[in-house]
Formats: sequence, structure tokens, C-alpha cells
Amino acid sequence: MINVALNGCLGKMGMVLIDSISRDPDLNLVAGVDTKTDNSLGFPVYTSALDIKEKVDVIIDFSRPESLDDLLSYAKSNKTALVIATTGYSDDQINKIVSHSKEIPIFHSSNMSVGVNLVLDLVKTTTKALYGFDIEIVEKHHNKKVDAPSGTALMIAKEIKETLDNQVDFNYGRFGKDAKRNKSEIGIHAVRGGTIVGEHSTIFAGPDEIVEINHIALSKEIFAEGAKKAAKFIVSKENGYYNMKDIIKL
Ligand SMILES: NC(=O)C1=CN([C@@H]2O[C@H](COP(=O)(O)OP(=O)(O)OC[C@H]3O[C@@H](n4cnc5c(N)ncnc54)[C@H](OP(=O)(O)O)[C@@H]3O)[C@@H](O)[C@H]2O)C=CC1
Ligand SMILES: O=C(O)C1=N[C@H](C(=O)O)C[C@H](O)C1
Repeated sequence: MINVALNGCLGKMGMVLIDSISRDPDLNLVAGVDTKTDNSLGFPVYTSALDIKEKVDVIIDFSRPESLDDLLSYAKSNKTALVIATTGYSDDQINKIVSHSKEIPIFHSSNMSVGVNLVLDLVKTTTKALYGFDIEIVEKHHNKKVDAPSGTALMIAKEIKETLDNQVDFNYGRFGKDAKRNKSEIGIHAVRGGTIVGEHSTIFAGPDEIVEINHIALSKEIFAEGAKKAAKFIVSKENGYYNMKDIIKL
């Protein structure tokens, strides 16, 4: 049995994971962390990871970037594996995650679904095949989402940038009277509304033809399933920085 702590346990994804973990015979939820305490869940909820007293094998994190320092500090002191799903980190914070992975095993992905990881591969192939086409990314999420653009949109944009030897810039939410598209830019656009779970479209527009690669999440369960899979994978791994490509071999 793997002992799990859940960072952000009172949030939307936290609640989905509590339910999902309770039905999983391999995982045992022993502690939670959030901005408030709660004693009705059957496990203790702390306001900082640094307060966790239980023996934890892996922490699953769906919270906010502000909790990163406590999370990394706890994991480093206790040699605990991490699954980081939170989005909205600064470049400095991402560098910090990567550098901590020299001392602990860290699984980090802005999208835990199987489908988006296939999309990353398709986008890479399409970028090469349709070289010269204009590329734009449109993401849609629920009206409670804090960060924009989504972590997934940024992950897709970075995959394209790498494929094009970094010869592109990102243009976030194009706007203005002099906003004509620049050949070397990728436009990234965020739509927010209602209860949209998460949709990502990568549009390749060329002369007289368009190829669009779409992913639509129909429930938050897919992210919980992916996070649980990641927890079971990372718990026995050597120190290092892992992502979905290490689990889903394409
Ligand atoms: N990688 C993936 O597959 C997915 C990633 N996500 C990402 O996961 C994160 C959470 O999403 P979601 O559950 O929808 O968001 P919610 O806002 O519903 O949940 C986040 C929870 O974390 C709490 N929190 C805030 N600050 C801290 C802190 N310092 N320490 C611990 N907990 C804290 C929040 O409390 P309070 O409300 O009081 O601020 C809230 O309860 C987001 O970054 C989202 O983009 C979401 C889905 C899939
Ligand atoms: O906040 C969300 O809900 C989601 N966030 C992730 C992101 O920012 O890409 C993943 C998913 O799309 C849902």
C-alpha cells in the first residue's frame, strides 16, 4: 500500500482525488494540505506540508504555485516523491522544481490525461510536416480557473518552439489596432466560461487549408486517474525529473 498526501485537498481536483483514491486498493490517503484545516475527511488536513506528521511515500499536488516552497522543502527533508500537477508557475519556480529533482524523484505534468500526451506528439509531427503554416493555440476552461493561458497550452507551445529550434515568439491574446500577425509568432488564446473542463485546439493554417488538433476533457476524473498512475510510477523511481512521456510510450 502506498501512503499518499494530497496538497490542495479541499479544491476541485482535491475532492475528485479523495473520492478516486478511496476506491483504489493500492493507495492510502493519510494526510491533506490546504489553506484551511478540516476534520471531517477521515485524515488530518494541515495548512502547510511542513506540518505533516504521518509517514508519506508520495505527495500529489493540485494546488497553487504559492505552496511550492513548503512542498519542495518537505519532500527534500523527508525524501518523499512528488507528483506536481499545479499550473501557473513562473520560469524560476519551474527551474526550482527541476533542480530539486536531483535530490528527489519528481513527476511534473501540466496535463495528466493520456490524450494530451498523444496530442504533444501529433503537434510535433504536424509542425515539421506543415512547416511554414501559421500556428495558433486556443484553450477553453471553466470560469473558476485562476491562471491563463493554461499549463497545457504552454506545454503545447513549448513543444512547437523546440521543434522549430526556438525560432518563434508567443503572442498572448492578440489585441490592438496594429496587431497583424507576425510570421514567426504562435498566438495563444484563453477562453473562460461555465464548467468547461478543459479544451485545447492547435490550429495549423496554411494557404487554403487548415489542420486542427483538438483535445477535449469531458471530466476531471481523467486528471485524477493520470495523477494516481503517476504516483504509483514515481514512488519507486530514482531521483530525477519525469513526465507523462515516461509512462505513456508512443
Ligand atoms: N496537471 C493536470 O492534469 C491538472 C492540473 N490542474 C491544476 O491544478 C491546480 C488546482 O486546480 P483546481 O483543483 O481546479 O483548483 P482549486 O482552486 O479548486 O483548488 C486549489 C486548492 O489549493 C488550495 N491552496 C491555495 N494555496 C495553497 C497553499 N499554499 N497550500 C496548499 N493548498 C493551497 C486552494 O485553497 P483556496 O481556495 O483557499 O485558495 C484550493 O483549495 C491548478 O493549478 C490547475 O490548473 C487542474 C486539473 C488538471
Ligand atoms: O485548471 C484546470 O481545470 C486545468 N488545468 C490544467 C491546465 O492549466 O492546463 C489542465 C486541464 O486543462 C484542467
